[in-house]
Amino acid sequence: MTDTLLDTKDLSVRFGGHVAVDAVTCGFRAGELTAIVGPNGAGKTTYFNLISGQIAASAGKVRLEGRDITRRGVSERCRLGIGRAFQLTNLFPGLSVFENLRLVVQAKRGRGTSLLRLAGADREVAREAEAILSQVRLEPFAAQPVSELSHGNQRKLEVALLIALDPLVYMFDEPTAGMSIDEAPVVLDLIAGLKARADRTILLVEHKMDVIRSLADRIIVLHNGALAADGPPAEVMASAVVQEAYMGRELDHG
Ligand SMILES: Nc1ncnc2c1ncn2[C@@H]1O[C@H](COP(=O)(O)OP(=O)(O)OP(=O)(O)O)[C@@H](O)[C@H]1O
Repeated sequence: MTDTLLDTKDLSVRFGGHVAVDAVTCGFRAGELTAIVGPNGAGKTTYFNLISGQIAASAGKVRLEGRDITRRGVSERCRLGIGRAFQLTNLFPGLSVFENLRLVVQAKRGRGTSLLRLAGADREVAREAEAILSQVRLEPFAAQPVSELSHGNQRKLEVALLIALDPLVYMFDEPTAGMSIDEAPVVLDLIAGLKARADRTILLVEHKMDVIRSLADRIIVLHNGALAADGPPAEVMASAVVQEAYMGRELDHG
């Protein structure tokens, strides 16, 4: 398929005797948002870690636009276009929201992340950072050190940083977890906007059914590390494998 941006082929990882991801073969197309679901311990986070390069595969391949990136490290995969939502540990906690965002915009533009450059009047970079801040409704917190942000605003900043990076593959891990009811729509609208661009692929690990329903074009189900179902949301949710895997308990129908 020509518009497949990312694919995994027989991708597996074993921890001791335990196979956490078991020969997962799956392709992800541009313009498609795929929700990855499965019971606790099914291997969703581990599959993400294998794609982003946080952990090394025991077997199989990860390919980006057909190119084998299985042996590349996290930062190289990131440079090539694999974008996983940042975690606070990747940021400069003492720097402000705006400065962190500006560093990512600068890095993306290939101007390095030298702090000295922050002193320079790079208006274009600043303007782009401002525009992204406004998209995620974080302007009021622009000057706040990242370490002082509320949980909901930290999550919004993670999305903002990913948008600044603008990867080919956007990877979100429960992007609205812990957000208040009025904060979540901002993030969901942004993700919907990314999808509408149709030139990126989006992977979403998510437990909330309402989020999956509103955003996903496709659901893949992992169960005991293996791909147990793959298809349009309505079809997959109604399938016997999902009903059995969840036994009506683990998906959040809220
Ligand atoms: N570094 C590791 N060392 C050993 N076992 C691990 C490691 N990482 C994950 N596992 C195991 O692999 C399995 C899959 O875990 P993973 O976190 O990927 O599941 P998950 O589907 O993301 O679960 P959850 O919904 O609870 O986040 C689990 O049995 C877990 O204990």
